[in-house]
Amino acid sequence: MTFQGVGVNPGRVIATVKHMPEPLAEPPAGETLPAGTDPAEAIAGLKSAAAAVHDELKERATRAREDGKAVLEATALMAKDTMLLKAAGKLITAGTGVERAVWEAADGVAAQLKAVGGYMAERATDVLDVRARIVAQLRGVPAPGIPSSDTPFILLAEDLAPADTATLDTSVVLALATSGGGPQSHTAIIARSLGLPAVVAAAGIEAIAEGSEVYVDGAAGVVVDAPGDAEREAAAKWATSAATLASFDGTGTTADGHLVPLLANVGNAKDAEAAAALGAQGVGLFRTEFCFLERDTEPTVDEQAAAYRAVFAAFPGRKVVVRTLDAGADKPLPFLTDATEPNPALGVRGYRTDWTTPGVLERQLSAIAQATEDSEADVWVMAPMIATRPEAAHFAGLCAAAGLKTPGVMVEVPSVALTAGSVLQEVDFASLGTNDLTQYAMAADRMLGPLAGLNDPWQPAVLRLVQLTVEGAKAAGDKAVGVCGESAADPALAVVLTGLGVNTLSMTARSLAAVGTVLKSVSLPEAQELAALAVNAPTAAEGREAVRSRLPMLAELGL
Ligand SMILES: C=C(OP(=O)(O)O)C(=O)O
Ligand SMILES: [Mg+2]
Repeated sequence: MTFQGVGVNPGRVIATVKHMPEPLAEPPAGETLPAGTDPAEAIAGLKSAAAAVHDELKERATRAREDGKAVLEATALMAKDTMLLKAAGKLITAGTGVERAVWEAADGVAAQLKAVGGYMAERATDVLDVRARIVAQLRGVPAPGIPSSDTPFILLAEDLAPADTATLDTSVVLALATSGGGPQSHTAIIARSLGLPAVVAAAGIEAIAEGSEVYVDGAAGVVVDAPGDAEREAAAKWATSAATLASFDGTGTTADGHLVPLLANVGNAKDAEAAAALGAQGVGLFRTEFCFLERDTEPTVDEQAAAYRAVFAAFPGRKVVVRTLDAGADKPLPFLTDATEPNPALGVRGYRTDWTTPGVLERQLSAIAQATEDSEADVWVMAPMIATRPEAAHFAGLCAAAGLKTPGVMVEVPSVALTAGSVLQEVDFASLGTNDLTQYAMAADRMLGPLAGLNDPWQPAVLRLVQLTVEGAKAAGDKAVGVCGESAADPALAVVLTGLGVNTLSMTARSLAAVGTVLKSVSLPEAQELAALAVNAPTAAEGREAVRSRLPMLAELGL
């Protein structure tokens, strides 16, 4: 049986599946020990569940790779933590149910660790992880989080939480398929950055039996239960194309020598170093939120400058485009955004937070300027969610006041694409954020699986907005236009964007080789012809198919 979803990262893999266990429900507040239960016996039951969790983690640590080993050993120790078990024991003796007791005790321990701060504060997450494992053990259900396994498997889930994706080990998880989520969701973005073949919005996959063999095609967006010869052949071919991609030299160009620098999207210094190692010609989108996330106060200018400097250091002599803070909607920040807004995607987000919390943006620009001073990178700065010309002018003014030379705007709101000729007179460049541009042009929340068909950058309306931006940029004095949305990572769409006249393409570093290899297989006039086909197509699907069928390199690479 074939399940159709949306492919978000190419790759063809066959393996057995494991389902993501259901998240563990919190034991009800006020839960008491069942009448007639001996508290001492209940405590003994808790201790043996904790010991089983300890032994399992310890055993997994003996088989884990170096970095995972230490984490598992530390978590295993938590399961034996006397503070946790004593506190839970006290609650049980006072009549609280066993599951509830360990739940509340862990809350207390986690709060104490957080209060100590530093290394100890980081252990608070381990306590909560261990608590969930102990409760799962008591209930006789699988432990929450990514299933552990000695053998590689394909992970099926409804969707993944950011914490799950952070612990995803790509040496064991070979591919990912979700029944929910959209192509612009954070699960999709993370799958791409890990280089993991992935399909999202594949309705019905929850019915696939645990342990059965499936085929995942992350380009076509299909999951096939009980694969046959055709799927086996396709999976084998994919394995050989990886070698061709490995030989890509890093220079973005068409076959006739039209240069289109291939840049990387990064979120921190580690990403930047990895991108440089994969041959990125610079950074087209430096998402600065990492420095602000999981904090309830604003980082100081010096803290920010140090973090930015570390990213710039990976690209001496190269362009690095910094995006100022994009808080709100899918990236809430407690000290900047209002969580009670009825429509956060249409709310105070991105550049607009400067209206409600003035000062944060100016301090961030000072930090960027400070980091630029002692760096060799060519630093450009752009604001997210700009909608009008006066906003662009205001942002350019703030950049000038901070001593930053190259201000730009992201084109994420259709109004800017429609008036690009005017807006771009105020700044030096534009960068198309096609993830948001698509959600706003199509009025389709990028996080929603059922709207994935609308939320597709191949939509002719979105491509028309790209074309209008390029035309406006020319009229405003040949301003540079890049693309930094996920669309640039789709090799066929990257050809179309090049044909539309975009100057640079920025993507997750893992996609550089595929995009560069396919781009090199066409001349600029061919790319322009393909662009016309896509813009004038009656539907996104027909445009995609028409373009893909004229790019034989895609099939050759199994993309
Ligand atoms: C690059 C973009 O920004 P983000 O995905 O961070 O919203 C975009 O919207 O295309
Ligand atoms: Mg965006």
